[in-house]
Amino acid sequence: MVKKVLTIAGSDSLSGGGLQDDLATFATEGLAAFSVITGIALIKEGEVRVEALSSALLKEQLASVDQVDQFDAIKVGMLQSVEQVVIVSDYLKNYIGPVVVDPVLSFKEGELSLEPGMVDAYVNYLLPLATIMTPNVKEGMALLETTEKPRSKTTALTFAKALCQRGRCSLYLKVGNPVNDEEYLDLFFDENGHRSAFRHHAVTTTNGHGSGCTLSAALTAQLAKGENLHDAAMKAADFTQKAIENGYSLSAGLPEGNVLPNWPLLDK
Ligand SMILES: Nc1ncnc2c1ncn2[C@@H]1O[C@H](COP(=O)(O)OP(=O)(O)O)[C@@H](O)[C@H]1O
Ligand SMILES: Cc1ncc(COP(=O)(O)OP(=O)(O)O)c(N)n1
Repeated sequence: MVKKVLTIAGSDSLSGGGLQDDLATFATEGLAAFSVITGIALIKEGEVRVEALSSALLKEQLASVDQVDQFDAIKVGMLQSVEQVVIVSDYLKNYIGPVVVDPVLSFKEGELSLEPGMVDAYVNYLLPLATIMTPNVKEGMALLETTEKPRSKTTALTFAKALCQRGRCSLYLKVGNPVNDEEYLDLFFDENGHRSAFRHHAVTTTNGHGSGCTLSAALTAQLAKGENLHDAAMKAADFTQKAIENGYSLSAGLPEGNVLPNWPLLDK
């Protein structure tokens, strides 16, 4: 039986994240993929501009995908306004199944201008409906409304615990490399207080755009296939690592390129 997954996300024409990355990851994992577009990210010369889709169009797309019997998992990516957070949360209230929320509050390519009230909307409406959220540290700091960055493994653990409590869901925190430059650290906390640390050797690359979206999409794919949360997170981390190792340049004129979510199909 074919498994079906939905991403509710923005479009990035340059495929450095967004629904392009999600759909590529889902297809690579052998899933039938569906999408609801929240907005369009326009990235040029280190600047990010996002044009949000209207609430009416967002609702119409959600009504359209409602014709599909049952999704095996849903991923939520970039949302652009409090209203979008509320609309998507209302849709998810009627969904029974795993929900992965990637709180896209910043891009590597540049800062996003966020509507006031976005953090409260995530905390009060969306995150409590999530099975797991997948922020990076910057996004975690925004959600915790703190300017203090965790700089050691111990402070990262305290930070992750606070984030998990604030979101009332499990957590996959992309910590980065606070301890040394050779290693990337991610922390996994489930709602029952079980926790794991995933460490990967740091890949030296300038082609890393899309790593966060690939990670959360791969996690969504694993959950759709019925994997438990911990093993889904571990497999998603391995999948992303390979996508980073197979990253590619967009053009000689552009200093940074993308990860390749469809790396397992390279030799096909
Ligand atoms: N240079 C790298 N080498 C190895 N792993 C990396 C590297 N960059 C990111 N990762 C891993 O990729 C995943 C996505 O992380 P990150 O790039 O921090 O997300 P985001 O794009 O949301 O900021 C995490 O599992 C992180 O540990
Ligand atoms: C539409 C859209 N959403 C999210 C992103 C950022 O994705 P991410 O994987 O977090 O990318 P990097 O920050 O690693 O570049 C995007 N580019 N577009």
